[in-house]
Amino acid sequence: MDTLVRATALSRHFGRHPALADVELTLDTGQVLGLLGPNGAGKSTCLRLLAGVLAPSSGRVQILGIDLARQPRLAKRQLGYLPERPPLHPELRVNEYLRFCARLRGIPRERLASSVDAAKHRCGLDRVGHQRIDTLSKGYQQRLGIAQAIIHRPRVLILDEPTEGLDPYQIRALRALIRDLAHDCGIILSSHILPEVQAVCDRVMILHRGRVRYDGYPAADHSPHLWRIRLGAPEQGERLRAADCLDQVSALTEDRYRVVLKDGASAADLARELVTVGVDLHELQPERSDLERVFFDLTGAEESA
Ligand SMILES: Nc1ncnc2c1ncn2[C@@H]1O[C@H](COP(=O)(O)OP(=O)(O)OP(=O)(O)O)[C@@H](O)[C@H]1O
Repeated sequence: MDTLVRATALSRHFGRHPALADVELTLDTGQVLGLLGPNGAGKSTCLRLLAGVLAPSSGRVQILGIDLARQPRLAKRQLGYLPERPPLHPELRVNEYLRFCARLRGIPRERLASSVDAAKHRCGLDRVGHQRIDTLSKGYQQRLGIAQAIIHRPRVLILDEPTEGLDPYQIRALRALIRDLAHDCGIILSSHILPEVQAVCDRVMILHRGRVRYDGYPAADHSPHLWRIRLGAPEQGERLRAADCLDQVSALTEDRYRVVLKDGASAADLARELVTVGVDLHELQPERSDLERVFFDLTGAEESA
């Protein structure tokens, strides 16, 4: 598999403030990598370093093996970047703007029209080519921001908070677009919303105060066997331990438990069994993955149990 991006010991200080420290990162073709973290975690700084619009204090970025600091023009040919505030020109029409971006990217005159059409088509903008940018909805402006980032068909796409400020329908459409674009490139995006990265990313890195606190695969660390239970009364714990479909039971508090189902058993089996033996089941929910635990711990939202 191609390694599209490799960042090594990447750090950036602003004055004495370390905005990003010692980040190691790789991105492969077809992968959508999510940078997750609360406000000020260092996400935008990291993306700006990877996009080559900000220089690192130390460390190195390679794009398809090309050193971004030594050969920036060559490396940036393979990069598309959507900054936090898309660089749109509100008074231009969509076609004019994309043509302008294509020329900035050095696309030859004879390929300008086809490049603009292809980027519009990919981003669902076919019908708004003649519309002024300031009359587009926020969702369409965000699509246009992505269209300018892919106009030169880069292998790496860097998207800073692409769904920020969109309504749920626009978010769903943009997620589908991101997954579609990932078929032939690698994508790194940032978000401070956990379900957002869980929905669209294959791999997630959590940043906190400029450091990587988690790096993993969200789908892989969710076990269908792990559940959390809250009972109606503390003394019912013994009955829970006697349940046939459970392999392990650990008490978290006097009425909350983390349980492991036996192979072949489902949550529905557990619910049925508990109701049959007269246990008041107040909550039954999938146990949080490592990703969710790290995220909620760092953002201070973890409930006491
Ligand atoms: N140009 C700058 N000058 C000084 N400090 C900066 C600069 N850019 C970022 N910072 C600081 O670096 C830290 C990381 O900022 P960054 O914008 O990368 O975080 P973020 O995770 O993208 O946050 P948000 O979700 O709010 O956009 C913050 O403390 C921020 O104040």
